[in-house]
Amino acid sequence: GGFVKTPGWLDWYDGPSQPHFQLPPGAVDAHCHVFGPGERFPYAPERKYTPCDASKEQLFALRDHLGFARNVIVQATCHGADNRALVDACVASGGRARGVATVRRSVTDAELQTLHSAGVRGVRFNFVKRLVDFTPKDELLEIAQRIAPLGWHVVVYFEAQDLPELWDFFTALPTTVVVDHMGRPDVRKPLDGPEFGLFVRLLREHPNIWTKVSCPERLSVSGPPALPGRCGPEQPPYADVIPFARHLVQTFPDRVLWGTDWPHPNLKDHMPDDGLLVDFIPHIAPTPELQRKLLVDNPMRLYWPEEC
Ligand SMILES: O=C(O)/C=C(\C=C(/O)C(=O)O)C(=O)O
Repeated sequence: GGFVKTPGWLDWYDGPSQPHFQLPPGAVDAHCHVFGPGERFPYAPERKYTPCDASKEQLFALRDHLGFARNVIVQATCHGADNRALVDACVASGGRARGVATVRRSVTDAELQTLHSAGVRGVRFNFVKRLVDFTPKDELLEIAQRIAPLGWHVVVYFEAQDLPELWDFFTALPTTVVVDHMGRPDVRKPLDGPEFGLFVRLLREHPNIWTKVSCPERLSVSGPPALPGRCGPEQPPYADVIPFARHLVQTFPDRVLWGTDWPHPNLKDHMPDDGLLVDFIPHIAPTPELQRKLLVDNPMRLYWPEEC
């Protein structure tokens, strides 16, 4: 107990607006977290930040408010390889939440089976240097080989400038690989430039690699609309991110996922209104078919294949 949130980190947006965009039935928020409560699910000693507590009840209330049917809850580095909060939320969801856990090479087969029974369907490898100190690739490859027989996949989070160095590791993984937040492109660089071009080449050359087209608030330089709630065709939110996300949705329509990233850890400048983030979706998935693939078909195929 007694965890104090990292000074300057913002709490999530209180009272998110009702989205204008009507989510399709069965929509999945495929990237979100639960944090703590710290006295029950302590934060990891090796963490680089301490978040505010963010409960499963608050996550499920947001799910219902926005109009999602299901969640994919992703382990964040503040909980390290202690997946208890994630497991608790997945079990409490009654089958409406799946999980992506963090494990170490010491994880036992019995522990993996327990995670699977709770609804875990993947592991997360984080390469963002401000979040983790070291990423022993031999350990991560060993973990990927151990979880492949479970039918799990690997979620990876990295920064665009590190893709060249990580390329061989990602393309050697024996599972489906899902990239968080488009590999964090620098949206000041051209859409058809070499940096984003390398990321597009990664997906074009490797059909087992998917991407989340989420977190415009982390990537945008133009930022949210000047006035809260003033958001429409004339002033889309996070306009500079739209071309990058839309290109990925239109080029790889069967390999994209979307998530709120609630409760948005490590944001200091502004905190997005989750209703506004949902209104971002039609700008990057402009047809009902693309919206259904992004929000329903793709996440269901990956996380609830037994229902497809
Ligand atoms: O929540 C996100 O996906 C983004 C962040 C944090 C983490 O992923 C994490 O701590 O595991 C971030 O960019 O700070």
